[in-house]
Amino acid sequence: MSTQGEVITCKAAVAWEPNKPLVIEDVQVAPPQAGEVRIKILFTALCHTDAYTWSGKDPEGLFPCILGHEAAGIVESVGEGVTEVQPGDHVIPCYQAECRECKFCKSGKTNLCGKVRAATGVGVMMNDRKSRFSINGKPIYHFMGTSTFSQYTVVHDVSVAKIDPQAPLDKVCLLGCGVPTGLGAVWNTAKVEPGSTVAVFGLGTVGLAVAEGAKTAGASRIIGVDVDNKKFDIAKNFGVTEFVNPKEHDKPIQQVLVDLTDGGVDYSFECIGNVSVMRAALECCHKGWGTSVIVGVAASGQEISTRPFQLVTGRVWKGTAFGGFKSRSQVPWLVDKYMKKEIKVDEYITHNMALGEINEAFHLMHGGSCLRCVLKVHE
Ligand SMILES: NC(=O)C1=CN([C@@H]2O[C@H](COP(=O)(O)OP(=O)(O)OC[C@H]3O[C@@H](n4cnc5c(N)ncnc54)[C@H](O)[C@@H]3O)[C@@H](O)[C@H]2O)C=CC1
Ligand SMILES: N[C@@H](CCC(=O)N[C@@H](CSC=O)C(=O)NCC(=O)O)C(=O)O
Ligand SMILES: [Zn+2]
Ligand SMILES: [Zn+2]
Repeated sequence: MSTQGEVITCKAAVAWEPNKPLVIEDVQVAPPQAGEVRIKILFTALCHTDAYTWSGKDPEGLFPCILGHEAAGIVESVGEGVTEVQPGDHVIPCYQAECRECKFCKSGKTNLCGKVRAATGVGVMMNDRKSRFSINGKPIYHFMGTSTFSQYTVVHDVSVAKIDPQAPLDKVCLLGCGVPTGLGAVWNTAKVEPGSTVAVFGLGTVGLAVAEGAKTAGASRIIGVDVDNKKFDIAKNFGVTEFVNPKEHDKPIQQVLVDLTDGGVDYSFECIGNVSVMRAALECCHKGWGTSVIVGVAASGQEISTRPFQLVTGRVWKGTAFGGFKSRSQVPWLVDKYMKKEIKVDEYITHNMALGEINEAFHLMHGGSCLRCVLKVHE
């Protein structure tokens, strides 16, 4: 039976307040309006950015909302004027849109898109500045333009990547955030060259994907830095060649790395979201050319600092969002690379659970043994 044009009532995990357990609720999902797509979400993973917003530290965090932004599903229906996807298409929702016509998209200098960002940042859809989610008439905010902790979601058409229907959705859901971010930080943002020395601060999914990207880029040394010694065994499988635990050194970690690498690394990546570590990551870079990329998301009120002399003497400080990948164009390409076994994805999935177990899944995520937990969204 077609649900096109109808309100769908389905299960979703609602964040009513910061830090309070998510509640599985019956949510009404309105049909897509012009330029919108309603997606049946089949699998969603959890990312630390969901936990960050849920914690109340995100200045853009609004409650009640439906979190989630790393997922895969099937188009259920489309609104007026949507031409690039149709019901039945397999898709990955993209929190970073790509409209191909705004100033950002046309610049060729960035993957950021300006078309819907103002609406997604305040939890609504662009058409009428309202939410498509409600519970008995009470609106529930969208999150990052994706809201994938729901059996159905509505997104802007510029935020949907159509992918190979043969790709396993329980795996390629990861290509909605963490893995592309790490790979792209190396390939697109830093543009690491063969023979480079690389330091990766934080060996979670994002840091491990940085290591994987650095290995494929031909880096000669990939130094993993983490406070958890268990991470080294895992990290070796992703290309990390050496491991340093800052807790085991008396000297500042930047000095340890400078001493290890004859003056500093060519590239460093901060994949934690800790502003002190961001400083260390910059300062462990080689004078004259070392480049440090900020990947981690730091809380509202946090600021970075260093002596300007660090930059005067040639170090470069950069940041990356979604690894610099243009979402609609390049997510399908990443899926194809996965299908050809050219990039890892399965290796990042340490746990599989159901949507109803989402609070336990977040609990696991905060322990050191979980990289990505994939939730099956429908029974
Ligand atoms: N810029 C972007 O587009 C994106 C940013 N992110 C952000 O990237 C960050 C990392 O994400 P995940 O890998 O999923 O996180 P994670 O929590 O799995 O990994 C962080 C790692 O850092 C280690 N760590 C914590 N404090 C440390 C310290 N002081 N020194 C060294 N290691 C330390 C932890 O032991 C852990 O292994 C988060 O802040 C997340 O919000 C995630 C996706 C996209
Ligand atoms: N609302 C947050 C923004 C946090 C942030 O920087 N998000 C990243 C993606 S993190 C994914 O897991 C990003 O791509 N930012 C660019 C953007 O357009 O949002 C805050 O204000 O801290
Ligand atoms: Zn994420
Ligand atoms: Zn755009």
